[in-house]
Amino acid sequence: MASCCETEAAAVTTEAYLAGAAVREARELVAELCRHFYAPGWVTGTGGSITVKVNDPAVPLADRLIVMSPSGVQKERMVAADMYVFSADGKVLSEPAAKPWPNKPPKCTDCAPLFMKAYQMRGAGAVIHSHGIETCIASMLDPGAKEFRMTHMEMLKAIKGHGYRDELVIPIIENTPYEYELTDSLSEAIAAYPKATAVLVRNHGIFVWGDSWISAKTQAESYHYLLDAAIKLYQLGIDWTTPEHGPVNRAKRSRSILNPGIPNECHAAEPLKCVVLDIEGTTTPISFVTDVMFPYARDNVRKHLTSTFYSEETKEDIKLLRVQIEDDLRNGIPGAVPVPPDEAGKEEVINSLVANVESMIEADWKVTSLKQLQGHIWRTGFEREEIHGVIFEDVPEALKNWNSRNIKKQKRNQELF
Ligand SMILES: CSC[C@@H](O)[C@@H](O)C(=O)COP(=O)(O)O
Ligand SMILES: [Zn+2]
Repeated sequence: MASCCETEAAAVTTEAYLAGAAVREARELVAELCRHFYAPGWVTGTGGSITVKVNDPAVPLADRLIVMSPSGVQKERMVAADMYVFSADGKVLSEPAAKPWPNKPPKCTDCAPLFMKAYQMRGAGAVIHSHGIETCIASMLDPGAKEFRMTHMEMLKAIKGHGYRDELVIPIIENTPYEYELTDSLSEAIAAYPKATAVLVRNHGIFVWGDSWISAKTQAESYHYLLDAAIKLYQLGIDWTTPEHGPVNRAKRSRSILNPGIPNECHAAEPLKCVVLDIEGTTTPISFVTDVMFPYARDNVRKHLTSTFYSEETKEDIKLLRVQIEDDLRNGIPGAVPVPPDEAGKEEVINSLVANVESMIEADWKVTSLKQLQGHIWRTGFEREEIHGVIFEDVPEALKNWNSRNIKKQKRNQELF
């Protein structure tokens, strides 16, 4: 014998049930909401979409039929007969008749797979997808933000599970060319934010769900109000993310608007003209200098001096070192030892230079003569591929971005490039 629920689930798929009052009312409701949401711009230009579950208290919510608006239509002209009806597991049970030209052949909303996620993952009773301009712009205020946050607003109380002092967090997902391509990121956001009843789609709009059409509509109205408020507060320079609603942090604003994608806190209020880069964090990790480069220079002083002793470059390096060492000797710097004259022979000169350089490195002696010699040793190391830099993955993209905006780059202490 079939259980009560099996009987009801079977009943909701019969022709009689599809033609019954509960389904008809749900169709009429979606048409009415489409008309209603046209005026504030939530479903204009064929954008936006609405779905509700059939309201039949005799059927558990999870088994109730689903009504959805059609695709690419004049939403304010919708009537009950234009709607699609689905089973609870997403099978089409009823579709509208074709209309004459210039109407397009009927098609269910492209949002169907997204709506199904809210039904299946959240037990929703209705979902509203709005293209309200405030939902779109609020998602663009900080192009890098993965969440929209707001607190201390009376209208927060209209959002399920929120009070005046609570922090509202709406996840933001990135838009895609096709609606169905949002399915995975939307379900990831739904799973990652169990308290959320909405997801913003950047540069696009918002999906809002509730356990009934009234809850979805009430919350959708509140979200539009709060997002509109955020845009206006942004323009006024007021921070909506803190209880005090004080002046917005200048760096925060300039990051989002002027310099998207530039990491850290180095954001000017004016558009950037020049960026100063250091090798640490650009072509090597910070630890590379101490872990690799300094040991390489120390271990290769003798080899470098021996192999390049008679080159003009090294003669110049030795001349500078001699001046520094004489100075150090005069000042009694520990570790400084006299360098014999060239006549003493290459080996003697190199022995004493190596001893001096080792003690300078040991003492982290920041003098030009040492830095110059180290630079030449490192250059040889890179040329011989005995040491290798690391280009961080965000560097090429950042350089391209700065190039395209004519922003000059400068290596620390070096020339513009
Ligand atoms: C203006 S086109 C918008 C669509 O691509 C989509 O994002 C949308 O909101 C409505 O899709 P639809 O298939 O018409 O219900
Ligand atoms: Zn849309």
